[in-house]
Amino acid sequence: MTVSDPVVEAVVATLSRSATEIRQGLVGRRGAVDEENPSGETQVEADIWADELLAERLLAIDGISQYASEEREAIVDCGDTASAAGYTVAVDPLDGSSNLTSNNAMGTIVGVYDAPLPARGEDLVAAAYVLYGPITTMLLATEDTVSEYELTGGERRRIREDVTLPDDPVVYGFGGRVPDWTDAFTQYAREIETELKLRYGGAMIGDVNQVVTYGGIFGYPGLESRPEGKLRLQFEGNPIGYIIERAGGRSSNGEQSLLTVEPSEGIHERTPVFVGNEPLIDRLETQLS
Ligand SMILES: O=P(O)(O)OC[C@H]1O[C@](O)(COP(=O)(O)O)[C@@H](O)[C@@H]1O
Ligand SMILES: [Mg+2]
Ligand SMILES: [Mg+2]
Repeated sequence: MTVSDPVVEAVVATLSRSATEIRQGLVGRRGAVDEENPSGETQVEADIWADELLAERLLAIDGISQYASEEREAIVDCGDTASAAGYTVAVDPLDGSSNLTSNNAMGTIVGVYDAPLPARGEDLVAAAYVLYGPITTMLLATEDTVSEYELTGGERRRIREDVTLPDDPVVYGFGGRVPDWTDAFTQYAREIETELKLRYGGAMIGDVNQVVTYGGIFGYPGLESRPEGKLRLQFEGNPIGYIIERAGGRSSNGEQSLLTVEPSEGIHERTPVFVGNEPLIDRLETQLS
């Protein structure tokens, strides 16, 4: 089953093919390098390698005019003027790469925008994440539907169509140290802890896929020491918000849908991120307001 938009299809096919290679290429690339990414976080060898691999391949697609990534300071424009009006891609090459040390789950996130970067989530035309778990899966949201695939040998095989969040939420996962949470968020978390089961693995993609599978809420809140939170709007908040909203859930920065946030601080802007079942996000917004 291919995606009807040929440029989106090319991005999805490239991501599917590359995911198998990225997974295999993690061996021997788990060590930290003496560099920080533009968000000031330590990079591992695999972060840089996956970024270069995806940049080269995604920029080679006809109809992709810009590539941006968590691992590089500047947006890369495609030299091809014929593509200048095309879609743009924003990528988190390895989400949760600190989990490489402990050999735990990780992901890759790609958002395809129909606007120059940085863009609003509402400008997304598709978003996908790859989860490197015991097997490699991909969740793809387009304007039409959300589908889950298994990836193997560079091929993708659809295993679920029209994916939606289960109605009865089961799991929650919140990032940041508890003493650094605001009082309002702490009060919300205390309620949720009595209702749902904790699932937090330190890679947003792993934790979000728990929410997609079982229903619930994932959040990385604004902290007392860092009100803007940790996760990045273009590479993490927007694409995950888009996927969850397409799957019938809600996204929020604590006040409004992530997809309606106007980027104002460049490509590496951070934001609090909350995604999950609609009633849980509604309650969160009421609590934080
Ligand atoms: O270690 P913490 O503070 O719980 O942060 C974990 C969060 O940070 C991230 O690892 C940030 O993503 P990157 O690994 O892509 O920088 C998320 O995947 C995860 O949800
Ligand atoms: Mg990430
Ligand atoms: Mg990353």
